[in-house]
This record gives sequence, structure tokens and C-alpha cells, in this order.
Amino acid sequence: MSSSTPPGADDGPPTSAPSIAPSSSDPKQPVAIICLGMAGSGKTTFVQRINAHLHTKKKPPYVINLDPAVLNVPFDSNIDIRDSIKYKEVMSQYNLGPNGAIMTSLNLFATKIDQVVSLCEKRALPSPETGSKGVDHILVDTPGQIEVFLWSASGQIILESLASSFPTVIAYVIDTPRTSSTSTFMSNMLYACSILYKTKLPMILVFNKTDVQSADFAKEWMTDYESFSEALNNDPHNTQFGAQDSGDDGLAGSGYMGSLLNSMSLMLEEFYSHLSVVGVSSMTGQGVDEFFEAVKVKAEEFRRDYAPELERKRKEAGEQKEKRREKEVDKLMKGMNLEKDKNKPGEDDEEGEPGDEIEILSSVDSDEGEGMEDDDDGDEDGLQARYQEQLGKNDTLAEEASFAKYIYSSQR
Ligand SMILES: Nc1nc2c(ncn2[C@@H]2O[C@H](COP(=O)(O)OP(=O)(O)OP(=O)(O)O)[C@@H](O)[C@H]2O)c(=O)[nH]1
Repeated sequence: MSSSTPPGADDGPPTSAPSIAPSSSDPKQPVAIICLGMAGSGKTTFVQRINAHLHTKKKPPYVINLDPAVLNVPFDSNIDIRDSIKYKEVMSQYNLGPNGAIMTSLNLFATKIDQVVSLCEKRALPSPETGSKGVDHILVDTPGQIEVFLWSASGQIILESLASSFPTVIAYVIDTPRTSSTSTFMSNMLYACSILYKTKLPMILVFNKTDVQSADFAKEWMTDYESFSEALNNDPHNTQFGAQDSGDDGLAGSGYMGSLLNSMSLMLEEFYSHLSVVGVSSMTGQGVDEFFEAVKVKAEEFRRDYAPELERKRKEAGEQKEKRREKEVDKLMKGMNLEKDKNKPGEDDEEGEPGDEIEILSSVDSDEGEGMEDDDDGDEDGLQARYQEQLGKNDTLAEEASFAKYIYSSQR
């Protein structure tokens, strides 16, 4: 068993985030729906349900499974991380535990996210050549260990890459029956708040499993502070912690838990106003139409508010990159003693012919440009060529299969 360090296990994936043509504000682009949620909240069942719903509407989506550890996926996915990365092999090859292996698998996958995005882009628009009608939605199922995806560099790169090309919406799936106490409800809301803060993408709260318990209580708590406060007062758990500090006068909610939850509820009012909330049963399909209405609203919000901000950031990053490049070139020129005043053409024919400077500059320019995008271009030329060859073929399904083989062979 090898204990070599896995690529990017600690620092995230080995490549930088890919630069993708800005197109997420284009109204014709499909909406990417990223399903996130705590383990067992019903993400996979939810993706299965909305996938089936779109199929019945004759609008099949493009489906991506990003969970490398799942045994069975109950829907057909167009891109499945498991086709290209063998989770168990990653675990034994790098001597990792389950979470480390999921993170490493995601890191390996993230190195090729630009190719995943270009496959999605190819499928997004109708193509008379392949007979593809295009898609309106891209569904992404994520690993059960939400923090592994959300707080890893690769998760960030995958999200940013998708949001650079498509209007992207987070569907945060919540297990409603397990969120019915005020403290679990508040914990879940704080988690949702941290996701919103981390991803900076529009979010829909999906209260799942409404066939077991209705989500009305949650909607009420989010819109009416008084009703949450009342529920707090009626929850015996909240009086148990720290109640003696406040005199233990028997008043419900007098413990620190009660007052903490009360303050947090007030603080989160502003956060709630930015969310869409829907109750869904992935089992029965109840609430799915309402979910897609919310997707429309959030996609519009993405185009209106988020896309310009993304564009501004991309521009800023481009300018900084250009500045860095100029600085490096300047340093290089100084180092090689090639500043204009010291190296006038014809002054010393041994040292430099007229035009040398341009040659050096252009070679620096091209090295730098490519180096910023992909450090190991040279190594990957052959693989890239193979992949391009595959991309040239018209059959998209064959492309996806060969992409899977390609990415797998490139990690070995
Ligand atoms: N009653 C009911 N059960 C549900 C619903 N949605 C999911 N479940 C059940 O909840 C359990 C977990 O569902 P999954 O879809 O595997 O949840 P997940 O979040 O994808 O799980 P991980 O990816 O393993 O974290 C399964 O037993 C599902 O049958 C629902 O709407 N109603």
C-alpha cells in the first residue's frame, strides 16, 4: 500500500481555476442547479425526482454526479465522477480515510472541470448535427459530506467554473422532520447562511420529506419572529441550558440557549429575505412545480445581480494578471540587461540584433500566458490532443465516455 501524498490532498487541486468565456448572463443558457445538503437529507432522491419531473415535461436535463463514494445512483447521469475516478483505489493508493479520499477524488476531477463545462456548453444549445435539442437545466448531485465539497478548493473551483458559464442556483436540501425543533432549525439556518456567504450564489431552501412532516412551521418561523419566539418558549430544551444563570424562574426560554436562539432569529431576518423557501416531497413529487418556479426567480436574480459582479471580478483578476505579467517581464529585462537605454540597436551587434527584444518579449509572453492557465501543459500535450480528437467526433455520448476514460488515464 503506497502512502505517497495524493495530488492536492492538502492544498486543493493542482491547477488554477480555469478561465471560461463569460456567458452566464445569456438568457438562453441552461440553469445549473447544485444540490447541497447534510448527509441523508435526501439530495439524491431529490435529484432523482426533479430529473423524472423534467423528463415527463419532455425537457430532459443534463445530469452530473459528483459523489465518488455513492454505490448506486438512481438516475442516469451524463457525467459521473465514478466513471473517471475510482474512490476505493484513491483510498488505498494514497492511504486515505473516506473523507480524504472524497476530497482527493474531487481534486482530481476539478483539474478537468473546464472540459466538463465545455461538454455542458456543447449540450446546452440545440445542435442539428447531433440531433440534440439542448437543455434547460443542469442538475448536480454532490457528496453526502457537505463540508468536503463546500469547504474544499476543488468544490469552490467546480462551483465557480459552473457559475462562470451558466446561471447557477444552490438548492439546499433540508430534512424537514429532523429540523422541527427550534435548535436544529436554527443550526440548519446558520449552515445555510454560511453556504450563502461562502458560495455567493442565489439559494433555494428545499424543505424535503414533507410527506412525513409539513414545512409550514419552518416557513412561519422564517417570516414571523413572534411565532419562532413562541415556539422557543414552548421548547423545554431551551430552558435547560443556563437557566439557573437567569434565576431559573420557571419562565420558558430563560436559559442562554433560549436567548441565543432568540437573538439569532432576529439577526437572520435579513438573511431569510434573500431566500426562496419551498416544501417538497421527493417521494411523492409534491412541491416540485413550486421548486421550479423558485428556480426561475433565482436564475433571473443571478443574471441581474450576480453575473455583473462575477464579470467585474473576472475583469479585476485579468487586470491584476496583466500587471503581474508586465512586472515579471520588466524584472526579466532588467536581469538580462536589456533595457532600452542600455541596448540600443546596432550599438553592439554581438549582444543583440534589432528585433531580439521583441522576440524575447513574445516568448516570455507566450510562456507566461500558458503557464498561468496550466502548469503542466507540456506533459499533457499528448493527452490534450487525444481529448481534442474525441471532442471532434459528433456523438456526444461517445465523447462523455471517452472523457471518462481520458480523465481516468490522466490521473494514473
Ligand atoms: N419519506 C421520505 N423519505 C425520503 C424523501 N427523500 C429522501 N428520503 C429518504 O431519505 C433517505 C436518504 O435519502 P438520500 O437521497 O440517499 O439522501 P442523500 O442526502 O443523498 O444522502 P447522502 O448522499 O448519502 O448523504 C433515504 O432513505 C430516502 O428514501 C422524502 O421526500 N420523503
